[in-house]
Amino acid sequence: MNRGNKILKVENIDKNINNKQILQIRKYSVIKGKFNFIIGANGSGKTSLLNILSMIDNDYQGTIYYKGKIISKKERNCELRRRFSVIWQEPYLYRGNVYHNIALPLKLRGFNKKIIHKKVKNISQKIEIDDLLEQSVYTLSGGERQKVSIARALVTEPEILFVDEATTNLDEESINFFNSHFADLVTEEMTVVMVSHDRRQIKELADRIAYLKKGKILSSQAREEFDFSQLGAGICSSIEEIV
Ligand SMILES: Nc1ncnc2c1ncn2[C@@H]1O[C@H](COP(=O)(O)OP(=O)(O)OP(=O)(O)O)[C@@H](O)[C@H]1O
Repeated sequence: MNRGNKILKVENIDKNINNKQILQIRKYSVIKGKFNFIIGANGSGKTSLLNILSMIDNDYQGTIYYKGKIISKKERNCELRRRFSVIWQEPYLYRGNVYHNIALPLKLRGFNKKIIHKKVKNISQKIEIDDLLEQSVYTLSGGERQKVSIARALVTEPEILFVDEATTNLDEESINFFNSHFADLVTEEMTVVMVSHDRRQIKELADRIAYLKKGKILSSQAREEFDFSQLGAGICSSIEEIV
């Protein structure tokens, strides 16, 4: 692995909340163009790490490097954060219809109407929600809401896509759809950082797997090094049971 492959690197991260240590990470790197999975039991610190990597949280000790350059915690890093998208377990949507929600990040980035229309159509066809574009977000099912938030995260073709257990609330058919289509939905240049408890998703998509326990990275391995036989099948309530 050469240095240029590390799109994000963290060093000596310490995060405490109310005198409780949430994270203590000496070193962790996100590899460019790969599916970087973060696994671990409930409460092991996966979401906290994702928040720091995606620069949503800057209240920590330690250093983050983006392509080898230190990221300042004092600045808002708006320009850099515009290159990132995050998909949360609980989707939040803006008032209005589905089209408006998917188009919004493109409008904020200054794309013209014609290009916005093309990009929204394209991503909603891929995610199979093109028949919902005119529908108000208040009338969507939970699974449909999550699909809209996935489309909105992907429509900007982010450099890094952060995914925090995005498929947990989807039905079996939708989970299968995403597990089999996710690799096609992201572009080759896109880097994915994915928190997941879904063993099939890990097996099908992961290029790298970092295992977090009580706020510490116990291992960070390439797919070829990881022993998948430990994972079994299905969705695990606690990865601790199986790793
Ligand atoms: N605002 C907060 N105040 C107090 N404790 C917090 C806060 N946010 C997170 N924690 C604690 O930090 C630890 C790590 O939480 P985090 O959400 O990062 O874990 P996780 O691995 O993502 O868990 P899960 O799999 O259940 O989503 C947990 O013990 C949690 O209770």
